[in-house]
Amino acid sequence: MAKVSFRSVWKKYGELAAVKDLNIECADGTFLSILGPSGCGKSSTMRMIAGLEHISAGDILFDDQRINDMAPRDRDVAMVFENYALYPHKTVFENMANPLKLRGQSTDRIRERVNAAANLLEIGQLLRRRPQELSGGQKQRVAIGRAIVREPKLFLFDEPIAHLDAKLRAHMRGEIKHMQRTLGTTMIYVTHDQLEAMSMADLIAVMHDGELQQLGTPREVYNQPVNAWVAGFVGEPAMNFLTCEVQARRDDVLLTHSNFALPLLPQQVQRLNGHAAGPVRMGVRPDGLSITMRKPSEPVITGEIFVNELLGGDMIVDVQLADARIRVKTAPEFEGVPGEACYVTVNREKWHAFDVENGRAFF
Ligand SMILES: Nc1ncnc2c1ncn2[C@@H]1O[C@H](COP(=O)(O)OP(=O)(O)OP(=O)(O)O)[C@@H](O)[C@H]1O
Repeated sequence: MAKVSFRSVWKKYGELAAVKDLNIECADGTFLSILGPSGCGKSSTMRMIAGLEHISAGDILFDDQRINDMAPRDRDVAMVFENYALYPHKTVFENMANPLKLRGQSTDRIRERVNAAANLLEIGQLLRRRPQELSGGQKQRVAIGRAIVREPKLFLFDEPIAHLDAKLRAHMRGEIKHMQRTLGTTMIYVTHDQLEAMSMADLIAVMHDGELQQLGTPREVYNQPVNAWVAGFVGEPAMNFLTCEVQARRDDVLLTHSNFALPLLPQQVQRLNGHAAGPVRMGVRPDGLSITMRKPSEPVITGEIFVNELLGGDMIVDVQLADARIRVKTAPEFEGVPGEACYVTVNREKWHAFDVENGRAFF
């Protein structure tokens, strides 16, 4: 098990900087997810940790020991990729036993380790099969089993379940998390799927365009995004954004839009930090809004229902405003229908304001 540190790490391919000045401290036993869209530098980061890619500048440390120049086989990391990379002619048992065999371990020890991993992953009954006799989820479990038997310092998982169907993905998320908790091994898990990162990780590193945007717990990244980009990338359905104006009026500071003028809370006024007037980008998640068909007494946004989407236990209502559309999460019993006038209230504890120029969050 290892603590992993990135100190001002860069990866350059010629002129292109794929990873820029990356700084992360990942404590021993942590499940760290590196989250970001395609091309943000996730795999380059992973490959530098594994030693498959040269580190252009900066240092990576395991337990405070610099590993930049250490050979990949000496790093004691086990990788699992999206394409399982199993040997087709070997049985499940032989596939899982292979890393231990290469290290010259005894037959008894190999059997003991493979059986323990197979029990943990519930694939004991598959040990005699060959990969072509397995489903996608089973193959991925074997690939994970092969990583577990090595008892490595660190797991590196690169989009391991991206190709599985939605139901199996949800199942495997739980299995992988359980496995990591049980073993207590540090895990670095790359994904472009925010739901995977949110549901599994202790710590999420959100990357965009080679740069670390935010490092935080799933709660922090969801509730206190540091900028509009992170706010928009994390959360499903996505955050609503509206360009508003900050205006001082008598004792209040208002956030105004063609559809509403709502007072900010005192602590939010403070967070505006002198930005007492002018445009801001307001952001609020669909679960920070409520919708009614009867006009409530509190300040509201008026609009018209555009479309309703029933998602099992929730309903998502798209509301058309004069010059924008917002999404509201409500109960499935909501009875409004498209074309009807509706009223939306904002939970002001849950809204955010971002700088229109650089996207940084005021609150
Ligand atoms: N060997 C390479 N040579 C040149 N450019 C590369 C190389 N590998 C990656 N890149 C570029 O570096 C950037 C980051 O790529 P990387 O594969 O790390 O991103 P990623 O977030 O893992 O993307 P994906 O999810 O699509 O795999 C991209 O612009 C990519 O085109």
